[in-house]
Amino acid sequence: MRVAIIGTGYVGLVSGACLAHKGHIVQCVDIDHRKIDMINSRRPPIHEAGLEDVLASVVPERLSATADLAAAVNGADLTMIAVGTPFNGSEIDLTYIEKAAWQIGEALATKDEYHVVVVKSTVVPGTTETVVLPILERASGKKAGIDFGVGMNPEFLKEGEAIADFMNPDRVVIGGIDDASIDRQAELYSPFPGVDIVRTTPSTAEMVKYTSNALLATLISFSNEIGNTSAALGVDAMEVMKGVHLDKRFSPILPDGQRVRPGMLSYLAPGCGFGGSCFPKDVKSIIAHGQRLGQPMRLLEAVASVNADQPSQMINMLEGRFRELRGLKVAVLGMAFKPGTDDVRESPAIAVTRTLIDKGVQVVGYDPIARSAAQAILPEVVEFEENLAAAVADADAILIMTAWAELRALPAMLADMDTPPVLIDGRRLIDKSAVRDYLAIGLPTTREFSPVEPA
Ligand SMILES: NC(=O)c1ccc[n+]([C@@H]2O[C@H](COP(=O)([O-])OP(=O)(O)OC[C@H]3O[C@@H](n4cnc5c(N)ncnc54)[C@H](O)[C@@H]3O)[C@@H](O)[C@H]2O)c1
Ligand SMILES: O=c1ccn([C@@H]2O[C@H](COP(=O)(O)OP(=O)(O)O[C@H]3O[C@H](CO)[C@@H](O)[C@H](O)[C@H]3O)[C@@H](O)[C@H]2O)c(=O)[nH]1
Repeated sequence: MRVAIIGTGYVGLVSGACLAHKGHIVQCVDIDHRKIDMINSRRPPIHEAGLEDVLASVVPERLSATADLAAAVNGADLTMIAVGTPFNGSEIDLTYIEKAAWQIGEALATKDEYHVVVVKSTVVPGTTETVVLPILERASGKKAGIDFGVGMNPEFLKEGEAIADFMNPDRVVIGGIDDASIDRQAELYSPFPGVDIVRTTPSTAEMVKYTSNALLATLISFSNEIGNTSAALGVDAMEVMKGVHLDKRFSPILPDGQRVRPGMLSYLAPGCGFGGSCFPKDVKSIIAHGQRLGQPMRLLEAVASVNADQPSQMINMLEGRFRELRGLKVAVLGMAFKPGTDDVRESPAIAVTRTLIDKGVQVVGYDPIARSAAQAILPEVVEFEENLAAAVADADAILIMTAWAELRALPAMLADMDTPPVLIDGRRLIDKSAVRDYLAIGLPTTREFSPVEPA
């Protein structure tokens, strides 16, 4: 199938690259010429595992990038909208969606063949049918359901694992205004055999996406609140959650006797809060939408509020340890909102770094991938080191803000130091018995345990 994708961010580019890899002919459209040039020269504009290899296998034969939206739509059977949908402080901001829809509609005005326009961006329920569809009709002078189809196909990929998630989806949700709109999307996913496909209405598809993100965000805030309370009670929340997680409803046992994801506390481990471009804005957007409908979402309001406070747990632990923060040297390890990405949007590390600077701390930042993205938004007073050893040298305290695997080397590194800094783990990445001076989210500050002697 010939596909045009409007917006080549995390979702648009990964979808385009993977669909091209599956055999479709894809044109990626963006207004950002830097991205277009990079894609056409097979260089990924974002850090995402496997993306460079996929681009190398499809550009230019099956994937190309362009700024010419009308030409891309005219040459395609299906157009996907994958532009940003930020939260503007009071509601979802549909400016980019509306603009893209208008441009697509104008292109459809001169197109003879039947075409399907699919919203892939995350939009509040009702948007596809009550905002996008009327714009397409007005701009094209044509009728939805007759001259063209309209669909909604939410994306569930996770940054850092985006290619793997897109290639092996847990499910594909296809909403459409009619059978023709759904059938064409189903054809798009025909090279993904065996995947569960949910055929539904656009509004249901939109709500599946919000419900999925809201549930995951709720699990995290729930675990973080349990973590804070457990620590205050004097028990380790990780042990609490392991005990809870062994319930077969959370980690089922397969017919071969193996547990699904044995030992994985997926979305049930305490930490320093969720960030990224999705959970924070999607939770706020659906709360605002609920309010508009006269349906307050009190549980999600609490989820957002617990999350807003959670990074301050890292500061509290530091303050509990040092009488005065001013003049301390603190290594903040991890700037990305999660490992595997260079994305620092809404990263708890950024909030914590800003607070530390306000309190007069000398911050040394470190991130294996997101250094320049963090540098671009943090004040110049933050010094960044290129390697982990340099970042922690002479520090009074270390804060783990992102669960980068390479930080697992810290216990060995600290064991070699004469006066190692206190390690404060915001992601429960390090074994609590591997470091003598160790504090962590969900772990009591004064506790009985058997520390290992430094080597
Ligand atoms: N990032 C994720 O992991 C993820 C996962 C699932 C769903 N989503 C949703 O997908 C949507 C896109 O997210 P993203 O992270 O890929 O966004 P992004 O900000 O990384 O990319 C959006 C792109 O759209 C381009 N753009 C804006 N208006 C345009 C126009 N009129 N024509 C052409 N290009 C235009 C921008 O230049 C930008 O490159 C959002 O609704 C988001 O909530 C994101
Ligand atoms: O147990 C956990 C798991 C995650 N997080 C944090 O939650 C945030 C989001 O993590 P993750 O879900 O791994 O990454 P995203 O790329 O934001 O993906 C989420 O948001 C996407 C955009 O909507 C959806 O497509 C995905 O399904 C959904 O997982 C990050 O800050 C993580 O550190 C925790 O604090 N604890």
